[in-house]
Amino acid sequence: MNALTLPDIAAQASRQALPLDWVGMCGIALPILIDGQRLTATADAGVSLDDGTARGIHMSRLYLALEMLDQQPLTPALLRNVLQRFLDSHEDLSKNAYLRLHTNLLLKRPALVSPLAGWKGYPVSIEARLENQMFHVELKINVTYSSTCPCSAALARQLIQQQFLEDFADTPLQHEDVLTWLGSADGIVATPHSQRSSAQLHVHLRGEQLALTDIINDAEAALGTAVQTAVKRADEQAFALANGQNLMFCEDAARRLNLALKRSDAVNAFHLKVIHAESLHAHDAVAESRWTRHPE
Ligand SMILES: Nc1nc2c(ncn2[C@@H]2O[C@H](COP(=O)(O)OP(=O)(O)OP(=O)(O)O)[C@@H](O)[C@H]2O)c(=O)[nH]1
Repeated sequence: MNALTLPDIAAQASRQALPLDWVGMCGIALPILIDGQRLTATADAGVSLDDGTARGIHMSRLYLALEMLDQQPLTPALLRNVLQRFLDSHEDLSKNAYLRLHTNLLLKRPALVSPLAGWKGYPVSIEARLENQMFHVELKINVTYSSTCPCSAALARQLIQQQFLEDFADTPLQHEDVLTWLGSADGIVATPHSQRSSAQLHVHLRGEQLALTDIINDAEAALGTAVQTAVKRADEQAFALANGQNLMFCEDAARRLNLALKRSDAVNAFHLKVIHAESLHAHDAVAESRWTRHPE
């Protein structure tokens, strides 16, 4: 080595010859392009180090391969190209390549009734791997919604019936009186409890589309009570109606999502988890469901 040669420690032989499953970098900041939006993301990029005698991988080569991501719309094909570049730049060292992208997808959502709209953020992770020459892409998406307890709703209705019997026991029913009673807190004495709930969707993709927005839209349509953005009183009233028409235990929500995801052509398999952050209890109600598409 002369004075102008830079030492290359990664090229040295390892003192302990031992392969490693994943070596790379986590938390790399970069922009990505999804549905025409440039989003801030962080990337975890890695390869397996199968040559146990090699001291290290070439981190800079993985880092530079990520440049492709800020120039082209994110698709499964682009992810595959990036992973292939990881492997091409680590010939003889690595057989498997991994990339995780974490971002916050922003979707503009219209109000339920009023002519307003607002942005809603969806935390999303996109995980791609090229393992034993097999390519896989998985999405992790978080969707928030409201759930009103069907049991609580039934119990509240019963209390309202009892109150009705008491208040009108000895009175002939007058349409006007009943209407006023229905609109009063003295009449409608009980309300069911609701909670902000979240669905964690872990989806294995098939096909050439990332399908993020489609999957989110399908999930929200199946639930019927997605958390709103811009809200005026007319929207709040429509939301109250949506909650009343979509009373949900966590089991109901999990079943609805299961059916919606199974119907999606973009989905090959999924594991979903719904979490109802109970307002009745100090703990959560949780349900999970898995499914894998049968080979055609
Ligand atoms: N392998 C490895 N590299 C690290 C680590 N931490 C920092 N680096 C640095 O990452 C930098 C880039 O590594 P390489 O990609 O091998 O850089 P290079 O040798 O200039 O690039 P090539 O000529 O393409 O191999 C080096 O300066 C390493 O010291 C680590 O834990 N492992």
